[in-house]
Amino acid sequence: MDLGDSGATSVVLADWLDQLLIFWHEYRVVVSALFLWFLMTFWVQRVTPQVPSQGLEKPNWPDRPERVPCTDDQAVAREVDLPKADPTRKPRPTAARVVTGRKPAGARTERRGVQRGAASASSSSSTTLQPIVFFSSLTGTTERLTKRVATELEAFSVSQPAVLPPQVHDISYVDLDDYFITGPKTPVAVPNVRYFYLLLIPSYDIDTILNTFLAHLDETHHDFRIDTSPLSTLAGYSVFGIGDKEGWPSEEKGFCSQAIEVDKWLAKLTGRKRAYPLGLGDVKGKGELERVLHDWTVGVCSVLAELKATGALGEGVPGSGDADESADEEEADDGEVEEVDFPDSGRNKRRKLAATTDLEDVGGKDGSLASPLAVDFTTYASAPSPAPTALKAMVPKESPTYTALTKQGYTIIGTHSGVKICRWTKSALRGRGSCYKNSFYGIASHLCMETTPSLSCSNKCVFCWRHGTNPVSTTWRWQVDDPQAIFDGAKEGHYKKIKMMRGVPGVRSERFAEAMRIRHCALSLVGEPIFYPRINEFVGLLHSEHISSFLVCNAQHPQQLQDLRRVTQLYVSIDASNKDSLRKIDRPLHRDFWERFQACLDILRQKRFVQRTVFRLTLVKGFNVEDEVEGYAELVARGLPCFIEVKGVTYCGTSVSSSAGLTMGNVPFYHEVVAFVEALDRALAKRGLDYGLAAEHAHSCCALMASKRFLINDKWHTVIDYDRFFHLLDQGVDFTPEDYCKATPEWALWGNGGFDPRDVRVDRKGRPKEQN
Ligand SMILES: Cc1cc2nc3c(=O)[nH]c(=O)nc-3n(C[C@H](O)[C@H](O)[C@H](O)COP(=O)(O)O)c2cc1C
Ligand code: SF4
Repeated sequence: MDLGDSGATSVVLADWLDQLLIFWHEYRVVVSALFLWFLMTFWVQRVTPQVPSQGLEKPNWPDRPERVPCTDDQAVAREVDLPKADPTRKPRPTAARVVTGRKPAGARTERRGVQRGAASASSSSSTTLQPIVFFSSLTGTTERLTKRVATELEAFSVSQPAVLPPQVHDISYVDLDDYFITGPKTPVAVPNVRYFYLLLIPSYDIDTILNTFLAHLDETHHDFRIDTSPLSTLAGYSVFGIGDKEGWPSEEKGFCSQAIEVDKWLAKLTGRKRAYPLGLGDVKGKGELERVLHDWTVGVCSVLAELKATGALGEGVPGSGDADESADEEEADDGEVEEVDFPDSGRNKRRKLAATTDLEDVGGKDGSLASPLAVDFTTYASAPSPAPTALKAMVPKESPTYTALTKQGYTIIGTHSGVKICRWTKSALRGRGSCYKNSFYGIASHLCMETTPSLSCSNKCVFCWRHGTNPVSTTWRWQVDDPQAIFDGAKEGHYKKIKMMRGVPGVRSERFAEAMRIRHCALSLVGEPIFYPRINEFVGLLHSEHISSFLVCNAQHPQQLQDLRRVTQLYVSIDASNKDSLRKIDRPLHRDFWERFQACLDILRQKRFVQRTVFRLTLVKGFNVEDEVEGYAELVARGLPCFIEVKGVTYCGTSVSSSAGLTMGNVPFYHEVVAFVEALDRALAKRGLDYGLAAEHAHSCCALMASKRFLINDKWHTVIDYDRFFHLLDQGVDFTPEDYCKATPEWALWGNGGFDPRDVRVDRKGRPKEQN
């Protein structure tokens, strides 16, 4: 049959359909599955957000808002935002560095550059310069010359409205703290004013107020609580010295020696802001003195004009010094030894280091010295060790550590102990207030000796006083000094320093007499007192002379803590509430530091009915405060201490703290400490723990919480009855902390500030200051 063209097409079509049908029957399962897979993939693509290509990848965190410059108010608001309610918040990063400690010379040079830049940036037409002229005069010459300088500066200020007329102060009458710690303290903040110090200094090789002034500068520079360049806020400074070339013909022979010293200290304290070179004038120079002084004043005025114009001590300004010169000066500072026997920071006491044996080398890295036998500190009591043949001194006299510590005012006793009088002892001697121990426990600071039988420690806390100089170790690997020798040496060193206060203006004779009998010993200076293998004997010696013992340990040596016999008050430093935080802040050497820490809390818990136990919390903003209240409450629940001392950290401004990221921004204000203790109080109450806010010492940013065991007849009893303590101890009977406590004085109770009314806070004119 002929189907023609159309017929053929139909047949072909029918054939295709046939084949398609056969194909479908054979593969319909596979085809359906593929179709379904395609549909699913399409749907998934529609509901899932697009993943960008690698190069354009966005971070996972939410978009940050545009950065806006932070105003002062906002910064303050951020700082006072303590403690936070949100427990999920991460510890915030440390605040921007506002002050720094010692740096390697290179870094310092760089910083100066930055400061100059910053200063330039801050210069504005609204800024004014306030010159302040300080002088000292015994026979009137310097006072007369100061008047001339003031008159010239006054005339200059008329032609330069941005420079204010000078203020003039006699160093003998000002409170040095008001001007030479962090720049002038003004009753109200004066915006847009920068201060410029001019100092006219005669020289005397006898004991005068200038010795006290120099000692103050020296102390400020070495005070661990203060930044090493606290006067860097000044716009600049310059010194003019007045001396007598007839009697003291050259600088080597003492001509203008004290002005030279003042100039050096100010260079350090201001961070090298010598704006015009040191001027030196000879009283016997027949008219020369006035001319030299006039030239110096004119030079200073030109610097003031330059400062006003540029806001900075420019490189080209005479006297500003180039980087090389300043670096040399810093190196000299680092390399030289200054013996700083308070109050005389003697002028001729610098000497080059005879040897530079590093403590780390003691033990014979090179094999020349017999290796000391390392005693595992955690086991020394139970594991008798073979007698070592040649154990070395922990702090040998010729070591840089020894130098650094004596420079900081320590007296080193024997080979591993130290004693130092603290600023509160000096303050108490002058009737200007004691430290918090007086308010909380009845210890007047002038009766207290601060010492340590071990300058070594097993932590490297970011806020440590030790300026990063002391040896650190987990084992005692040095010779062990006799406890009696340490005790005698500590008393001798302490009394010597007290005697040096004899000539200091304002020292009260009755307190000076009282201070010649030590009543208390704080074993908390630096280092770890229970590191000393014969600590029990040492404490026994203290008690034998009825000297109370406060011992602070770093919660890293449970065995030694367990073995420790009774002390008057036993402290454990609680520097963080969790493992991570503790690692960051204490930087412990022990790998099992957290387990050790917890074991120490358990030991403290066991001892709480035998002796007074204390948790000492040091608050470091940005490290261990935010979000940690609940954690601290847990630790309290574990250790059940009799007392909880909460203290704001004091900034020591060292390279150690700086390298750990610690700055002044990490120091909490007192109201922040108060907010913290109130939050801790609530957290403890929530857990049914019977504690309360007992006392405070606002002065030193310190608050005391106490177990209600010491709330007797509705009155806090945080003070120690020392006579009773020694009576019970001498009788050899068992007793509890409640057996030797006394009522806390009204003025020390929580809410009353804590300043002892028997002391007086005075201003520079000796008038009582408002008390808080
Ligand atoms: C006891 C005494 C000690 C002195 N010692 C020094 C000295 O060590 N170096 C120096 O350059 N001048 C020394 N002088 C000189 C004074 O510094 C000089 O007379 C100065 O002008 C005194 O200043 P004033 O009158 O403001 O007190 C001394 C003077 C006296 C009376
Ligand atoms: S425990 Fe004390 S001595 Fe040791 S590093 Fe810390 S603050 Fe310094």
